[in-house]
Amino acid sequence: MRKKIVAGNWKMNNDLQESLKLFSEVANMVKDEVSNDAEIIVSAPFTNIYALDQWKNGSDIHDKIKLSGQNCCWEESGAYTGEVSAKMLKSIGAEYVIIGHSERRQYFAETNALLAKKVDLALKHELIPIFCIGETLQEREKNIHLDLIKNQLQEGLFHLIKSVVKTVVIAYEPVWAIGTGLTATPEQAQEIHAFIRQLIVEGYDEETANEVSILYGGSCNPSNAASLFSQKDIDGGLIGGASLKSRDFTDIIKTFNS
Ligand SMILES: O=C(CO)COP(=O)(O)O
Repeated sequence: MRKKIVAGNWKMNNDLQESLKLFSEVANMVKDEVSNDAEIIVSAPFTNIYALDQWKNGSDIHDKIKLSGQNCCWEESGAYTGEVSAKMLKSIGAEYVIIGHSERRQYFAETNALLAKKVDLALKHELIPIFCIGETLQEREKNIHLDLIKNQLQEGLFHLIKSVVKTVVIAYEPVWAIGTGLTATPEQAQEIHAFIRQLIVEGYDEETANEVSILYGGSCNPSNAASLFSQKDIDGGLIGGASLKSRDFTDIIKTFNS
């Protein structure tokens, strides 16, 4: 059965001290207030993951919050100045890695073919990819968004065999909803999530499609999380801005209690 997941993507925010403060606040709130079994993930900047893992191991929250990278290199190692490998991430305590976020696709020209290589390396080093897909406003207006999403999945993810693809997390993040305050309505998001799940059925089978968690991302906050997460094919959220505030992030996690 697929997992319920709330993942915070801190993006390029929080230095070391700020990261430790926010993470410990979230951890304490989660410990005191969260009674559901949602998987909670914090995707922090590379530079801070090791310290967060150390803090976590010395606390009584241990496995309650998992750590994630925000990207990894498409190559195993070598002369790639400035890059960080999947193996390095794994060695400092990350259990997940975001791959193909729209900001990486936009600012770093990451293609589906490149992302497929990242997915393979992440899995090789036992990191669970959180594979991001989603359309821009122009693509939606031109009504090519379904084809685009299909392509993103077919070229970036569907080369995996059935037993592996079911371990991966997919995040649907419409680019027009990211950081804009323009959330997709629960119905709009559900429509695309159902479409994604159907593509998994077509590429693999129903059983596999039912194992894959599909998260929604894009201006998700404590007021809209419950209505989004109650949709049949929405298994949680990938949260940007609201994950930078411990109260908001915890309140989003708690929507799985209700
Ligand atoms: O990009 C996102 C998460 O990866 C979403 O960001 P916001 O929640 O700030 O819109």
